[in-house]
Amino acid sequence: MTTVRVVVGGAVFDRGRLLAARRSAPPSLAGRWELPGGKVEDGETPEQALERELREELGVEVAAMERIPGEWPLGPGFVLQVWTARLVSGEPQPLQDHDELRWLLPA
Ligand SMILES: Nc1nc2c([nH]c(=O)n2[C@H]2C[C@H](O)[C@@H](COP(=O)(O)OP(=O)(O)OP(=O)(O)O)O2)c(=O)[nH]1
Repeated sequence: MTTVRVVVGGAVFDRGRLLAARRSAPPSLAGRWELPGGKVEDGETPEQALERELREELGVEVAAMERIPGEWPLGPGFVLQVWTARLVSGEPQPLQDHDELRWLLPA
């Protein structure tokens, strides 16, 4: 049986703004904007993985809130699931895997 690994992406909200992150790695994805996150490791819940990834990559504490229904296929063997998350503390910095961050506002 093949296992599908889950990548969790965070729709991080703070004061009505949504966070977008531009990848700097790997080269095939560099320059593309995404919801930041990463792979769920063995023994972790998606919520724990999201909170860990955003601590590592952006230096912030977030609280995962609710899963957005559905999932999106990525490369072979991976799917993306998205959770809303609330910024608890810190200002996001592109520490790892990203070179630019933007807070999006309604047009
Ligand atoms: N976070 C995130 N990843 C995405 C999105 N779309 C998309 O194709 N991906 C891909 C990019 C990566 O290949 C993979 C996420 O893995 P990652 O490299 O950020 O995860 P990680 O920190 O656990 O990485 P690793 O060091 O274990 O390789 O999913 C998206 O919207 N958000």
